Amino acid sequence: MATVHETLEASTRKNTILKSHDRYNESGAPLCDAFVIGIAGGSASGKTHVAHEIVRQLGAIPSVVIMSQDSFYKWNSPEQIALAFANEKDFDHPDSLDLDLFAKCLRDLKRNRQTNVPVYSFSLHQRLDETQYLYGAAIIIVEGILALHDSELRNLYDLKLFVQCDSDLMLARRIRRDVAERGRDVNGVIDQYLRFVKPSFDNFVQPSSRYADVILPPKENMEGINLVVEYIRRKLAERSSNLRERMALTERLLSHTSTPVPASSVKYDTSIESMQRAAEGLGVQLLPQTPQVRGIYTLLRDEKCSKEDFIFYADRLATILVEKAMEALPFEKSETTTPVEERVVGQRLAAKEVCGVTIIRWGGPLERGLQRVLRDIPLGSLLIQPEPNTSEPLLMHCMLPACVRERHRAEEAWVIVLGSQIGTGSTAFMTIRILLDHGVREDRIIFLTFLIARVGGIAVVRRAFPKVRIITGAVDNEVKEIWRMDGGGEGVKGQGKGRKDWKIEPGLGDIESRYF
Ligand SMILES: Nc1ncnc2c1ncn2[C@@H]1O[C@H](COP(=O)(O)OP(=O)(O)O)[C@@H](O)[C@H]1O
Ligand SMILES: O=c1ccn([C@@H]2O[C@H](COP(=O)(O)O)[C@@H](O)[C@H]2O)c(=O)[nH]1
Repeated sequence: MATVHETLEASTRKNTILKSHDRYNESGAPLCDAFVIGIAGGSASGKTHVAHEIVRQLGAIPSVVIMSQDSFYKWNSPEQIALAFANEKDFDHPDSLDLDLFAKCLRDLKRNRQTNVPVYSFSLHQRLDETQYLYGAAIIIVEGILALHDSELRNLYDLKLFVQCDSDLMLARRIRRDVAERGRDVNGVIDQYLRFVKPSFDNFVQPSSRYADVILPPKENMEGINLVVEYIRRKLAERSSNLRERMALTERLLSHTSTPVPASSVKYDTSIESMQRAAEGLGVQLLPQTPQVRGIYTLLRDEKCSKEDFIFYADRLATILVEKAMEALPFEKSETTTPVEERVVGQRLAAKEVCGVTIIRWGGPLERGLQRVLRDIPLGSLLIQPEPNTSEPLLMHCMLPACVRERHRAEEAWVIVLGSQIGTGSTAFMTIRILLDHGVREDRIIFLTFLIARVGGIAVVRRAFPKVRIITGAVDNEVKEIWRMDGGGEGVKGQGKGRKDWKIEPGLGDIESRYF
């Protein structure tokens, strides 16, 4: 018998997050739901094969999730499992599946929320205790023998496919696959096929083909798949948005803001008054500009600052920022007994769940500060990187803390987000949107950063998410477009390979490179 690890691997293979990307407008609202494709067909007709072929051909398009109906087989009692091992259990009737849960998970994922999909083991004929977390799909491919049978599921699809295949070919493929991959023997597969699989195919699966937009042949189906992929590409292009570009075009956006930002006559005015005015106009919380804080910034801004000093003072500043964030968290009265047996009334943190989310590299210089103040805080991470052609932020990796992955816990959680500077604001924007998608309350997100560009995407972030607390130690003037060379450093567009990027002036330079 396969080990749990092996069965898990086999059963989760179909549910795969590849990459993810952003699709929101400047108001913070999702521009559109994910595009959903439903693929039905008999067992071993080639549904999974078609789904993978679509993913392969979509190539550069990020964020495709394949959701398999197999994940939604109901939990089986020991008696039902015994029947399954004797090939006497019907796994092909719609009642064997939890279609309500299937529709709920799909609905959540389609609406850009997280979902936790059950994990099913074919070798054990049982749903396992673990679930698989999915989030961030731009395209969802649903495949299963009954994917087109249920009307609630059908209503969620943007495109419906049916893989048509001869019964003898399906039986031959199923025998080969179930023996090789699902721990079965030939006689058992044939018994089950004749008793349950074929009748169910005739009664439920084949009749559902009438709902399909496209019927695909079982073999040599590349032409059909090509057409389907072209159609998906067209639909995605209609939906695409170049948010980062629009966020960087601040003049236009600032004219939309309800709180006008006062202009400064001095080009690089980093005086306390100027920063305070800008912070107030933008609705961000500025650290008290004590001589210590001003001194740290002076050291960090110095181009001659050694790496060692930069790390030391960035850590120190991060600690001060986190201490400021602590003022937003709820505390309650707490009694304790001192070493001399006296009772005293003090305070303790009253938040049920507090966690941190760092953006890989970008939030790194703030992590040590967070852990110094909140020693055991769970810390999740996101990897958000610019798309090479458009510089749009793409979510490449999403490892959020457990209290955010589960929606009912996310609704209670306080999240401290770490990002070293906010220029175009597109990464900050995307991070906040990801947390909101998970159910985190806007007024429980605290964003910590070393530096904000006054004229930059921050205005858009504030307008889209007015309840998020943004705490910074400094507000600088502007964000400038540059050409970032592939090998590092700035260059001139057209002279060597690179991509469009933005930098804050006067700024702290490339904080991550100076810190790491
Ligand atoms: N077009 C195809 N050409 C050749 N083999 C295929 C094709 N489609 C599927 N197969 C093979 O048939 C078997 C069952 O296919 P699969 O996609 O897993 O079926 P389903 O998901 O419909 O149960 C697999 O071994 C697969 O490699
Ligand atoms: O425990 C189980 C659960 C399901 N089955 C069979 O699986 C197929 C559906 O999967 P495909 O990948 O679409 O072939 C279905 O026909 C069930 O009979 C099983 O044998 N054991």
